[in-house]
Amino acid sequence: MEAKRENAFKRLLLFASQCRKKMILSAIFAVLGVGCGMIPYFAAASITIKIVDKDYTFMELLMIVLIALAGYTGKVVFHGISTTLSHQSAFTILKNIRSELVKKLSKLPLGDVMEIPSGELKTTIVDTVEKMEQPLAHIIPEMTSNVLISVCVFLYLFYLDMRIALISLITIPIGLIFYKLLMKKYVYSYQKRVEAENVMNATVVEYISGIEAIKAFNQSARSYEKYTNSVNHNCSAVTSFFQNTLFLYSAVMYTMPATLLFVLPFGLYFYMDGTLTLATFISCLVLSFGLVGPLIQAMNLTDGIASLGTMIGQIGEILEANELNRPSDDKTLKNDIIKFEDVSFGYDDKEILHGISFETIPQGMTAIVGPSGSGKSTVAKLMASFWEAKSGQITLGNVDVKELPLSQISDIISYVSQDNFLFNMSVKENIRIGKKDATNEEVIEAAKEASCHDFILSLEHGYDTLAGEAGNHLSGGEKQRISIARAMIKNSPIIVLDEATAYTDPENEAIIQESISRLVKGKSLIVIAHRLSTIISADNIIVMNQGEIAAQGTHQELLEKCKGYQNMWEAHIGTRDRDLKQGGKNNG
Ligand SMILES: Nc1ncnc2c1ncn2[C@@H]1O[C@H](COP(=O)(O)OP(=O)(O)OP(=O)(O)O)[C@@H](O)[C@H]1O
Repeated sequence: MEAKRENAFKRLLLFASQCRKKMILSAIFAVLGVGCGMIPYFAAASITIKIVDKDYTFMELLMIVLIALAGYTGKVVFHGISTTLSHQSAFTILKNIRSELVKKLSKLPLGDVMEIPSGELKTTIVDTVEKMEQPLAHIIPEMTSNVLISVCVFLYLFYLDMRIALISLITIPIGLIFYKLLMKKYVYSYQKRVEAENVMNATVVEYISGIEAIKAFNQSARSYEKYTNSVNHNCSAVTSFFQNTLFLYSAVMYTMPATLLFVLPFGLYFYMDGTLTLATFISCLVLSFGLVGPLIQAMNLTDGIASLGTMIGQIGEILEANELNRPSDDKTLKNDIIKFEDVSFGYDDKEILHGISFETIPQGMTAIVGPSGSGKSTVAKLMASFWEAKSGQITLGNVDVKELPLSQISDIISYVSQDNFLFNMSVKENIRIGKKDATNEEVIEAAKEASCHDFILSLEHGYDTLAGEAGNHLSGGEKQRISIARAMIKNSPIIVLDEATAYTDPENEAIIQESISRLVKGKSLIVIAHRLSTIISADNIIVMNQGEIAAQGTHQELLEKCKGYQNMWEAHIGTRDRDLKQGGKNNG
């Protein structure tokens, strides 16, 4: 975690260096602003001295007041310019971080990305990055100016009276001790607070995504335990953050500005013993305010720096995650065969696939069947390089997939899963995802081939209907056909269909089967199906059981030699007959 945070911090500095000019300008204007901001203090001190010494004319005093006013105006103007520049730099840095995060996500194993709850990703990319803006925009100009202003005031105090200058510093080390203690608790508590917030956000997103199931099972927000727990946990994390830091924060704020506590009695003493003039004494009192105010503001910024550390840590978790180490140049492939050689794989420590070996049939159909949880989808995901094998080798066209760029694999293999995600853009654009530069005619052609042209035309705005809108009244089968149209237009030589027909009714299934048969003409198809009737014509059927290959062969061969397959077939026939009888009764 520490190393990741450090590396992420280095990256942040790199992003910041891209806005170096603006940041330097911002610091220069901040210093000018501070310089101007000092003028009213010096003017007040100078007026005091003149009045006490009875050495002034009205015009002289008016002049000093005007200079003070000009100083104040200069402070506001320069501070404004400085802040504008620093905010511009901060937003540029945020833009760079966000692009880097999204770029990074595309380089991570897809499976790893899918493992991160979407709420957590949204929080990191949107909220956490956004929260960095304030500290980033304020640290450089305000830190520079506030520290500088304190140093200048101190030097002037020192020039007026060395003893008072040193006395005015007494509260600072005491305040710093409290501050150090505060920071220790702050970093830890803030981290816990952010973690709790992330869990809550992830749960809220999950709750909203699963609202259908929650309503169907009559769960309200209060009875949905995970949601309630995360909200409560977030509340107690925020409360304990304030409990842990409030006392020390108050102690800092109480001690730091209390310079008068020492300056006043000591100043009075020096005045009374005649070693300090009244004019200098009053000037010192005025200036001591100018010393601590900016220091407190600088302290408030370090609180931002502490939270920045936590945020950088969070971003570092993504930016420093292990990428799929793939080359960038395409390789020449000998054929369209995907070959597993003694491949083992597990998601965590638990092994799911145990040394499996098989190869797909080029320009033919390879089916993978087996009981639920036997590892069929895992095989499909390994084929599409969502994950990498833990041991053994997966080759595509005789080349180890680890030697192939992900973009080449993605060009060659179309993965159609059971989650037919439609983006909230037009149906046309959703299909065009398969081929960025496809013309409208090509989109329509693909839609016709995938048997979705007619229902798309029946939508309110046809191909221009927003899928978010349309998704609400599209059936699962229709969505599936749109994703088949995507694969159609992509036109890649290998198609992996992961349970694409698992949840459709017989009528829809027939249409989808027709679309699929058009999709796969002359291509290599790997299909993972629950309905054995859809794969009886497969050139090779691989039967999986508990992460191993129990048998493989054609439908007929397996019926003769594989008990497990026979059982699955009988169960399938039984279900089908029951469905047909049921259908017949209902129709009758
Ligand atoms: N992302 C994941 N993280 C951890 N374990 C997983 C993950 N995905 C699947 N598994 C586990 O791996 C095993 C194989 O799952 P897989 O989805 O490959 O089986 P399957 O044969 O396709 O099942 P089904 O037919 O029910 O979809 C299961 O025990 C499952 O719980």
